[in-house]
Amino acid sequence: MTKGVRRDRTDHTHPVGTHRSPSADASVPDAPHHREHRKTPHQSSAVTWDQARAYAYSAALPCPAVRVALADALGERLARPLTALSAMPAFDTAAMDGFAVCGLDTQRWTIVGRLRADAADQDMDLAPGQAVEIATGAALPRGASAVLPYEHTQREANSVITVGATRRALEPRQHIRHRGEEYEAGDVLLPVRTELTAMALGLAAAAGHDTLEVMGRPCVRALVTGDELITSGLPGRGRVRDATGPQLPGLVAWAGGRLTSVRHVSDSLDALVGEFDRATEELVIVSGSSSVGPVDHLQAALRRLGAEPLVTSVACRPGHPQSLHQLPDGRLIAGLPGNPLAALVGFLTLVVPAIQGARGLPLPPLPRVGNGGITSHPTMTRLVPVQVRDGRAVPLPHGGSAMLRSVAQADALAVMKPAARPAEGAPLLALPTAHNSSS
Ligand SMILES: Nc1nc2c(c(=O)[nH]1)N[C@H]1C(S)=C(S)[C@@H](COP(=O)(O)OP(=O)(O)OC[C@H]3O[C@@H](n4cnc5c(N)ncnc54)[C@H](O)[C@@H]3O)O[C@H]1N2
Ligand code: MOO
Repeated sequence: MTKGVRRDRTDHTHPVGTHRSPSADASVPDAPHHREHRKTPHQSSAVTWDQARAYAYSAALPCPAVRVALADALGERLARPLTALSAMPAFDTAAMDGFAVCGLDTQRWTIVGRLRADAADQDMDLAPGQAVEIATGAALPRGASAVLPYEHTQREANSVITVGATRRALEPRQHIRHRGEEYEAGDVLLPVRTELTAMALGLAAAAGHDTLEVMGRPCVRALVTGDELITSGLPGRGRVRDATGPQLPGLVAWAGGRLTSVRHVSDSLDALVGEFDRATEELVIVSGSSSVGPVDHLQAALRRLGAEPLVTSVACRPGHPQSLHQLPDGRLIAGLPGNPLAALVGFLTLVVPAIQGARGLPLPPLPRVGNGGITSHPTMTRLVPVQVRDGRAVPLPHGGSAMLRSVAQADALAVMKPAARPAEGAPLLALPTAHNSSS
């Protein structure tokens, strides 16, 4: 039995309106709720690529919302609508440096004082014919009719007079920003789930927020197995450079998870079970050990933990030995094949949807472009690194399951359903390229 807090789904404050409905998305087949899904008898057979994706999405436990300081909120998503805590502006204020004047039936006012923007405690009344020198942003004195910018005025002893065009065109309330002209306290400024950009954080601060409630992200632990793996130096016989570990920080961050650690685990059942026992994360990724070789201990470890198989094989190429299991406390274990491109396919098929589901975000549909020569397999979904040229997906060479050369230059993976015809085009699965965001 793994350690970790058993979490009841009903205990989770999921953001308003974020209930997941994968079937609402045309690209995803109906996925059973994970409890119903427990009954589905596909433990020993491959599920389709679409099913695997949908099962991972619906099996993930929703993460509770968290409250964070504004400084930590960049890139997070609002767990509830952003409402203004104060009106903007919070008081009538000067929009120009100059003079606030009382009465517009004259062109000369007596200067009776000066107001700076930080003058909080000056409570002033202007009488007709009076003016106060005022800074942009300062609270307007009572009785002010308009603000005259310095450029349109001239000072004469202790008076100010208008000059130039302003002389003829004095408008009531000119150059005054009215209290609440942008928004009132309680107004909704941004809807739930909005991604907090730099501008959104500025807005939140202006509206009076110090902290924000944002949608939670699942914690992810990665276990990289394979005694042949080395983490530095040249590969050689019996020594293979780990090519999956270095991808995981970027992949998990792009997918919206929080990677707690990437641990290299020796090929032993006890070592693997020990790692699972120490894990408290919502999602554990295991790379390698997915097959049936003498040192592939993942299946035995999962059995020992009492984990329930949700997906044990996916009818896709590459990446068919990927798997998804659920621990008794609801946490997920995703098994990625050892071959690096197959591992990436497993990540995109199972881990990205699980993270989206845990965050309460929809599973994005796959945009479709023209097929620039990608072939399909009769019974398996093919995932093919492609570049998009002139609106068509063109397959890259070196797309074998152990190869990263093409995917490192690819725009996307084309998802070719079994026996898909070229005329149907190519649905594209996003990769974490420089100009791409997962959600
Ligand atoms: N009898 C069968 N054998 C295999 C099957 C099968 O269905 N029946 N499937 C093959 C496929 S497809 C794959 S993929 C692999 C998956 O095997 P494992 O997940 O157990 O992975 P390993 O055996 O440890 O490694 C396979 C291959 O990948 C290299 N590798 C592993 N991890 C990494 C890494 N982090 N970075 C770079 N390369 C890695 C490893 O050295 C092996 O060359 O099983 C097939 N066999
Ligand atoms: O997962 Mo394997 O081919 O599909 O490398």
